Amino acid sequence: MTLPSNAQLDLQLAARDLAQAEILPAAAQTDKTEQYPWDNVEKLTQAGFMGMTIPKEYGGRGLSYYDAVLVIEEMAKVCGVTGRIVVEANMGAIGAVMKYGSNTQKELAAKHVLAGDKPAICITEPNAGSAATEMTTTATKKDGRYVINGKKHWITGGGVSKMHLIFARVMENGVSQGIAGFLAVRDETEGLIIGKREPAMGLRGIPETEVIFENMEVDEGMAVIPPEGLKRGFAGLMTAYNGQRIGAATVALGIGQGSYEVALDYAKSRHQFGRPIAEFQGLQWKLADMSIGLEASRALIHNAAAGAGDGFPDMRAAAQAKVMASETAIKVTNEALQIHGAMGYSRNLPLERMARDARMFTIGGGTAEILRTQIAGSILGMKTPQNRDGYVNYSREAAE
Ligand SMILES: CC(C)(COP(=O)(O)OP(=O)(O)OC[C@H]1O[C@@H](n2cnc3c(N)ncnc32)[C@H](O)[C@@H]1OP(=O)(O)O)[C@@H](O)C(=O)NCCC(=O)NCCSC(=O)CCS(=O)O
Ligand SMILES: Cc1cc2nc3c(=O)[nH]c(=O)nc-3n(C[C@H](O)[C@H](O)[C@H](O)COP(=O)(O)OP(=O)(O)OC[C@H]3O[C@@H](n4cnc5c(N)ncnc54)[C@H](O)[C@@H]3O)c2cc1C
Repeated sequence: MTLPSNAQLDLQLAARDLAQAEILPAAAQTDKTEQYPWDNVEKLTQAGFMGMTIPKEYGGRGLSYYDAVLVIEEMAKVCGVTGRIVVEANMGAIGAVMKYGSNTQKELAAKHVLAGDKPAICITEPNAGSAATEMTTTATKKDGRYVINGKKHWITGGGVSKMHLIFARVMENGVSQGIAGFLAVRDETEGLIIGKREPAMGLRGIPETEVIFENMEVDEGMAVIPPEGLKRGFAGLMTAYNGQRIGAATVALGIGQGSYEVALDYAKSRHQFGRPIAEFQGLQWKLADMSIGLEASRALIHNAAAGAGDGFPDMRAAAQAKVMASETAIKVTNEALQIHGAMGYSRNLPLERMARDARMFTIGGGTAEILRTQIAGSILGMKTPQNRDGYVNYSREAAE
């Protein structure tokens, strides 16, 4: 069991104070207006929670993923949207750039994130969701620049994020050389177009949009290619993405924990049949199960985060944590709503928002089904190709 140090407990307390005093009061309004919470971003920036994992030499605090998850849980307990902003300002794209990027790329990304930008990570396409390796966005080199064409959708922060890390297939003479990431700054890059916004079920304060690239040109120095090279580019970028998976798991945990704490209070204060509803065993067992799921999720997340050291969380550990935390959050938020009876169903209380917000985490960041397949491949030590001829090719190669 991973335990936080005293410095980490201080960090967690600082995050809790900010979340309770400043983020909580605006959470319902953020959901209602569906506006990006720029005020919260300002507060997070001042508190040093944007870019806290950026190394000190680039102006950040050089904190770890374990430090970051402690902060994310506190934010997500009161506002899932704010939790997600902290994830993307410390993991995912920024993690990949800080590990694999050039000096110029690191300086560029740090400048934006430390000033309050939450980068967008652009992987998913209309015809390549779970099958992300089937992406068709292309990057073709021309006169020292890459020309990028394609369309992504469900991009978190589309239209508010400045920095974009775009996964694209590098083409040479019409032949794919592998997948790389490309950095582009919105409003400074011609051909980077924000498309339509999805009317999402939850987490409504953060836009989910299409991002379209129409002959978008970036300098060749803006390509983020992991050290193993272009052919292993996707694997390297996804290794970095395991950081964001534990971040997403932590937002789910935080939303679940927040709803559980509200339900605990309510169970003690609401009376029926002349006694607090907390005295009914039917509700006691619900609360017990909720606490078990949350503690188990937290343990998996903390172990995955602490295991990252100076690198990234392990693929299996991150997937296990995300499956557990996302499925627990859906159960816990629904039970917390149930414990409130009709009041849980009212938009005057946060329970219905929390249930909507929790719903995304078995989908975004790799679905629970895909993550189970990755976990299975890892524990069995097997390739688990999902396309029809994948197993045929694999067994043929194994036989040769
Ligand atoms: C990986 C998949 C896209 C399946 O595709 P394939 O079957 O074509 O690919 P694989 O052979 O499984 O993978 C190729 C190569 O990459 C390595 N890999 C893949 N994933 C990881 C990982 N997480 N960590 C480390 N390495 C990874 C894999 O081992 C292969 O290497 P070898 O050749 O075996 O050595 C699919 O499984 C998948 O992950 N789909 C989900 C896509 C996804 O997560 N999208 C997220 C979009 S961003 C987002 O949703 C933000 C939301 S948020 O909450 O913030
Ligand atoms: C709120 C939200 C935010 C997001 N943010 C981003 C973002 O910032 N950047 C980004 O790039 N993407 C983002 N996404 C997209 C997300 O990564 C994809 O939705 C996800 O990877 C699944 O792809 P899909 O929606 O196309 O579903 P599909 O891949 O079409 O899957 C449909 C269903 O089939 C199942 N399925 C598919 N293949 C298999 C298989 N081999 N085995 C078993 N079941 C399978 C899936 O689990 C799912 O239940 C976001 C999504 C959401 C909901």
